[in-house]
Amino acid sequence: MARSIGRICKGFQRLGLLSKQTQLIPFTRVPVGTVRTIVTLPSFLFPQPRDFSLPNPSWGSEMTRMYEHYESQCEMETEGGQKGPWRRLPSYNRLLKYATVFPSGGVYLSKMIQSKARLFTRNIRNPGAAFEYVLFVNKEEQKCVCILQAGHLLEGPPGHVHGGAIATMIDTVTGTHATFLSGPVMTANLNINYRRPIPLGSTVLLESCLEKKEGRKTFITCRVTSTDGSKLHTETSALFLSITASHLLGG
Ligand SMILES: CCCCCCCCCC(=O)SCCNC(=O)CCNC(=O)[C@H](O)C(C)(C)COP(=O)(O)OP(=O)(O)OC[C@H]1O[C@@H](n2cnc3c(N)ncnc32)[C@H](O)[C@@H]1OP(=O)(O)O
Repeated sequence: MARSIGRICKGFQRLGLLSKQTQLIPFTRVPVGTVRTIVTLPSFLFPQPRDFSLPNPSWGSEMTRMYEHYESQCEMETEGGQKGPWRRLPSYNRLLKYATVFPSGGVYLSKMIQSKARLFTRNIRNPGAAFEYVLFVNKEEQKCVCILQAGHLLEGPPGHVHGGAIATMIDTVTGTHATFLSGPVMTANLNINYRRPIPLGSTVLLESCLEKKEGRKTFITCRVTSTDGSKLHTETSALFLSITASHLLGG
């Protein structure tokens, strides 16, 4: 079980949501008094997974412009020469590639299902067809911004984005933000008000803000707007509950 928990932590680390030192130490099995030998293997044996939050040719001019705006914020330094508060979060399609056990109604997933599991928002191969998005977090302001370009496979009402697809993105952004703020969490409640439809193919902003933290509860609000902020598409309040590894492992 310790190995499984370690692998789950590695999944979070890949997303930049947990620091390497603090979270893996309890699961590392190095006998006291031993010296660890590090063998360097050729990097082609361990190809880097694709980071889906980097620009690709399907991105339109507005998506690219907004990306460059926030990316330049990430590169800015404070007056004291320190790194600024903005950071881009990488995004992969296999969060739990390394988990060997995971509960599904109390039944452990088979190896076959594990090998096929993909993050819902990153599972369509054709770039630009569905969810094109990138998240940036601001540590100081405790907020998170997502730039979303909604592709043609997300249609609900004619020419506009499906409400479930919008909810999916809100859950993804607020869930990632809550994980960034509080560690592993699960969505307990999402309360969404749809104010104005989102045209298919358009680029919008999702802005997620910490409202408050109370014990295991993290309360987040999220607004979806046009990129210039003039049109409000949806407003959401969300509740996330912190969970332990035993919750994930069906304990
Ligand atoms: C790294 C991320 C990258 C990907 C991002 C994607 C993010 C996607 C996130 C998700 O979609 S998670 C999947 C959808 N969510 C679920 O499937 C959760 C299903 N529900 C549960 O597993 C449990 O109900 C839950 C963990 C949320 C809570 O169960 P617990 O047993 O831990 O809590 P409990 O029921 O004891 O309640 C604890 C407190 O929370 C309160 N609470 C629980 N559920 C609530 C609720 N729904 N609304 C309001 N309050 C709630 C409850 O009243 C209580 O308050 P008090 O402590 O003040 O008494």
